[in-house]
Amino acid sequence: MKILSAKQIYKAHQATITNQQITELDLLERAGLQIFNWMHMRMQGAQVKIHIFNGIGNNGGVGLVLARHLLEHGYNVANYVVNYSKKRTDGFLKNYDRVKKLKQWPVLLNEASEFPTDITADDIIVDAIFGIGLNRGTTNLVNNLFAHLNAIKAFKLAVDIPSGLYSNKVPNNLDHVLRVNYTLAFQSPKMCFFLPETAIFTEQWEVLDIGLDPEFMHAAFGAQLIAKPEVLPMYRMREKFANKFTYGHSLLIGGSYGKIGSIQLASKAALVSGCGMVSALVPECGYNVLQSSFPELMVQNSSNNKLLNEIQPKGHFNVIGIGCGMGTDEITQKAFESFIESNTLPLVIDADGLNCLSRNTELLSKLPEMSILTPHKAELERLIGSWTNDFEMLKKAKDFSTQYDCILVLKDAITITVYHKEVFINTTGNTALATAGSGDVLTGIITGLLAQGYDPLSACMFGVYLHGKTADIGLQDTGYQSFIASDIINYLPDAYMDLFKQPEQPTPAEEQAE
Ligand SMILES: NC(=O)C1=CN([C@@H]2O[C@H](COP(=O)(O)OP(=O)(O)OC[C@H]3O[C@@H](n4cnc5c(N)ncnc54)[C@H](OP(=O)(O)O)[C@@H]3O)[C@@H](O)[C@H]2O)[C@H](O)CC1
Ligand SMILES: [K+]
Repeated sequence: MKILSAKQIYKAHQATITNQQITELDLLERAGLQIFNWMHMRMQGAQVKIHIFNGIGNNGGVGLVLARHLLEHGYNVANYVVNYSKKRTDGFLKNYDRVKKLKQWPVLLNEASEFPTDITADDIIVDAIFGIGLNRGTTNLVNNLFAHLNAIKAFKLAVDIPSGLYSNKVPNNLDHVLRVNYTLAFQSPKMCFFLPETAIFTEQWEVLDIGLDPEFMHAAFGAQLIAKPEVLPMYRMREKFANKFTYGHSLLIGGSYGKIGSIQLASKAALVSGCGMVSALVPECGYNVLQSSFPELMVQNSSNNKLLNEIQPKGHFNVIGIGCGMGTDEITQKAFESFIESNTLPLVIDADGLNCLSRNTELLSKLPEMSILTPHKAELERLIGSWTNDFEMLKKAKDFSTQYDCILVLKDAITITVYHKEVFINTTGNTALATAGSGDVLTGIITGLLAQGYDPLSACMFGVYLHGKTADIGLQDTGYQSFIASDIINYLPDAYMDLFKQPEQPTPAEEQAE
């Protein structure tokens, strides 16, 4: 699924109107009807009070279509018009007239109006105040209304986008945004749903198909959501006549005194991801630990007991994952630098590997093409410098990826992979993954996939997807709190199996009951 900008969505409306020979009013009707159907299916006529706040643009127009259908079906509706501008769209005006014909006059809210005080926690608030047309800071009327509604615990449903958010930038004042429980977005989710500063304004979102021109949607360039349909074609079948050499040899380099566990996690994840053979290069203190606790692993060590003082792996490997638990001691920094100078193998660089790169940015141009860098927020900032908002962060990440021809896997609650101008947003995972060692496991999975022959971008998208899926599956057994990094590895087989699970079909008895 693609994420388009407001500008692209307006063009999609035009293409749809032209190619399907319909009017803008027809499109608003489709949008409002979709929301009505969504609510009607869930509410089945329940007399819960629904307070609909409509702006004076087309977002408000959709809200009024919804209000009309709800009223016609006997729902308990309170309808308001938030009069934030003298300029009204045709889509608003025509739908305003149609509602008035039902003898249901919406309440007009102006600067001087009292806001409704009869909204309870059991009611529903529909937010059709602003859509993607917001183009400047909101006025007092709107800000006060947002504050009033934010303080009420009713279930809030946003039409297309929570009012006060822009699809492609962060509002100057985040107090001037409505916080909603659910957003029903038309045709395309908005980028602001995925970036940490703005994602918090909607707990959940869903896309409603309003039949926008398929050719336009197909041709439009935008960030992509990565879910099962996107990763399934990436999956590489195992060959019948395969041996361990068929699926590559990964080398994980890192660890330091007290942090050998990071390499244990990363190398085990590489093996469980399906890699044929896995080796580790660690300081001497890690040798016995790894050899005795992980029999499938081959281990080499540097001469220093506590730190990697030289990085000169011996053997034939396909891919190297480097940095987990490595530390940034001067001695390790030097070893890392000379390793990068001489290395020609594909790289996955994480944690202290990234910190070593940030300390000597000249190394960046010496990385093999399409090297994979997996920073969390703080590591990213050390690499690309600070940013003032998430959209700027994304732009800087794209520029960085283009300049150094590397793939950035931006680890956060929602992990985003960036390659040049392309952006891929993962859809799996949950807060259970916010646990020590989670990043080490991801490095191992991506390294293991790369060694098996996945191309670098697929290795990132597929690896991030699987990593997240383990938490979605494991959660049912462990809960959020007790899911740990080793569980990501434990549930990796289930994440693979889940790729081929068909949605459950109703039994004949269930079908009859329907
Ligand atoms: N057009 C279609 O075919 C469809 C539209 N859909 C829905 O429509 C909205 C987008 O509607 P739009 O009218 O473009 O914009 P809004 O309703 O979000 O905003 C209305 C106008 O308000 C003005 N504006 C912007 N910012 C402010 C502000 N801070 N204070 C006051 N007024 C503001 C602006 O007009 P100006 O000319 O004054 O700049 C806006 O145009 C979309 O989100 C959908 O819900 C459906 O998708 C169906 C098809
Ligand atoms: K809205």
